[in-house]
Amino acid sequence: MDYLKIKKADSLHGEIKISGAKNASLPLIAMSILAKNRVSIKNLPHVVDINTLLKLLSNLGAKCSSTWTKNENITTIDTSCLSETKATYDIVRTMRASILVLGPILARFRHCEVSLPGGCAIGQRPVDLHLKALEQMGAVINIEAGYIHATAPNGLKGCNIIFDKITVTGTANIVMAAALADGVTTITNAAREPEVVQLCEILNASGVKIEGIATAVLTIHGTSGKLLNIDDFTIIPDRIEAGTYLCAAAITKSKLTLTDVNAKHLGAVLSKLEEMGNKFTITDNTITIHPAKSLKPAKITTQEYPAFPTDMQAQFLVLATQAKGTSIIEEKLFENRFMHVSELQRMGADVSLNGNVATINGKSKLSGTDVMATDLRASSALVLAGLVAEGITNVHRIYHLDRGYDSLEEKLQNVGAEIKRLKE
Ligand SMILES: CC(=O)N[C@H]1[C@@H](OP(=O)(O)OP(=O)(O)OC[C@H]2O[C@@H](n3ccc(=O)[nH]c3=O)[C@H](O)[C@@H]2O)O[C@H](CO)[C@@H](O)[C@@H]1O
Ligand SMILES: C=C(OP(=O)(O)O)C(=O)O
Repeated sequence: MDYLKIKKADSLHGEIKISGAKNASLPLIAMSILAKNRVSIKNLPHVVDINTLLKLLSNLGAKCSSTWTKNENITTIDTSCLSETKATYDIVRTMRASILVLGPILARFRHCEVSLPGGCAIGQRPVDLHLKALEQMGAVINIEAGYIHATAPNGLKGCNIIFDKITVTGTANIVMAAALADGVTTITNAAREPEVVQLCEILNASGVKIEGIATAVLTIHGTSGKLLNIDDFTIIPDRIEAGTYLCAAAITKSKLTLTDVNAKHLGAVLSKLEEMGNKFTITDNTITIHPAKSLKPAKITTQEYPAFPTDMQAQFLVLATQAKGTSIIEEKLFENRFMHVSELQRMGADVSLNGNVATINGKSKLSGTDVMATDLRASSALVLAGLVAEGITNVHRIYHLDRGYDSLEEKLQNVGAEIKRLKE
């Protein structure tokens, strides 16, 4: 198993190129199931979750091929030969987002089996809202032996869906199912994350009329089973990766420039970093951070986009340990997303937890030690802690990190960090 060895960084300098967004790529790869042509995708991030979903599609019979060069990567997916409709446990258990194939397979083949993804380190994460919406569209769903068995013998029918809660992959799944359904589907309380917006825009450009894109009410005009012609497209920049490197700059008091980034997707993150005393120079595709001399504390509540993202909570919690004063972070989306706290306490952070609220008293002197990553963003938070902790920090179980960060250690090394991947 690999681990990361990190030495306290004096200061970082230079540029970091932001990769394509994992959370945009996953639904867009699943979307290829709706295509009649070979789909060509640029800028997929080179991360394990993408390989996992491509493997899942290959197991179903799709032909996937990727070319990765230093400056460009292109993946093509041909689902014309898809023969299987079962997403098995061995793959789904490694990545919850595999549930994203349910909507498109059911819409195209009228039956589908997907292993129930189950919970994960950050919480229970049920998929009841996905299933309820598909049932409203006419699917018959049974859960047997850990699998979702879904059939729609007469095809899916457009209807009015009101999500009880905003769900990102739930919205993506139902948008894809509705794309091939008979008639019009309206989704109320839809997710508005930029990753969902990109999915809707591409479907809209491929002959599925979608109204209300980027709003909480989406109206999708289905094609009655007609497969789509999907043009080449490029994945949007990863706003969470970008936010993580902005935290790396802020915590080490370094001026860094991010390239290939979209600041418009980072509104709440930039605004909290500004409140903490950092400043920015922004262009169409770059963000330069001018770090605070002394970080101020913050009050943060995680919520659905456009509010502050839960996927940035762990990184800001580490930043808060270096602010002068008391910060409060409330986690509203996932009941168990504070697993990094106990590891940070071992490094010397003064954090107390009360239910879903963390109180962080800064500024703490952190000391490097061996720490264990428990989920994807907890992993990058521990890397950030390692950049400011005295001595050496070894972050173990980085298979979590590899799910979603493209070349993290190489990107940090390029701006002067001393970070190495080693074998246990
Ligand atoms: C691959 C991907 O894009 N992952 C993101 C997606 O996860 P994901 O799409 O799994 O998260 P959701 O938006 O669905 O979850 C939001 C909340 O709704 C609950 N819920 C969801 C579905 C459901 O059927 N029933 C239910 O109760 C969840 O437990 C959670 O409390 O959005 C999360 C919230 O921004 C992010 O942290 C993840 O990085
Ligand atoms: C929680 C995340 O991903 P997933 O939904 O794939 O677990 C994440 O990207 O932070």
